[in-house]
Amino acid sequence: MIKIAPSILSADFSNLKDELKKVEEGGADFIHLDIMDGNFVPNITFGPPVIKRIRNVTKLPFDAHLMIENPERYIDDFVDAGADIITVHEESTRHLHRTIQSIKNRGIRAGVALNPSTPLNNIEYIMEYIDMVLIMTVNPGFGGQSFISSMKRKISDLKDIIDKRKLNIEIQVDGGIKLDNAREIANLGAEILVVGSGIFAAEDPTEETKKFKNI
Ligand SMILES: O=C(CO)[C@@H](O)[C@H](O)COP(=O)(O)O
Ligand SMILES: [Co+2]
Repeated sequence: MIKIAPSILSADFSNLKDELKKVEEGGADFIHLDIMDGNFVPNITFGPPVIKRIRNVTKLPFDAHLMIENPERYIDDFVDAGADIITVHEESTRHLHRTIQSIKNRGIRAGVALNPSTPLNNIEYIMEYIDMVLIMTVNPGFGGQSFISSMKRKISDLKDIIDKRKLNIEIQVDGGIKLDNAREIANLGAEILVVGSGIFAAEDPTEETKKFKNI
């Protein structure tokens, strides 16, 4: 079954506890946390203190998507706050291998995210060290954008590479995923779908999460 990671970027921040409960009840597999620094991306969101607070209100694993420059500076803070997976952008650090090592050394899962224009080749030599690749299907920074259709080929190319090299890597896809394109994206090889506005802008996020789980 497809794994669903609701992104709280489109949730009601004044009522995060209830929002988390709603998607947990709907069968969500992760909570996707979009961390933005106003530098790597134009938007600013939240950081470790918020994560630490919401850690107690749900049992779901926290999937932290760091859209920040030089994320190596903050790995310990995000692990200490309760992140179970940390994904860093390939474009955000000069020392990707070292950054991955510092995530793995803390005993949690490491992912690498690629902006739409970043080729898969850029992660060729570090793939054996990571647990997940996040294919961005919008430009990072905002929820509610449209899926970039040329990313479909990128997802299936990544799936071929993983299969050919027999790597143990999950493919996560993030951006513009709605009920009407989710099945097609899953069929290309995506195993974890991040859904923000598709769940939290809906009237009933619990029911919407169930629908995504049943695509
Ligand atoms: O990382 C990001 C945006 O930078 C995403 O996680 C979005 O929050 C997904 O939102 P939708 O496109 O599903 O509304
Ligand atoms: Co994200």
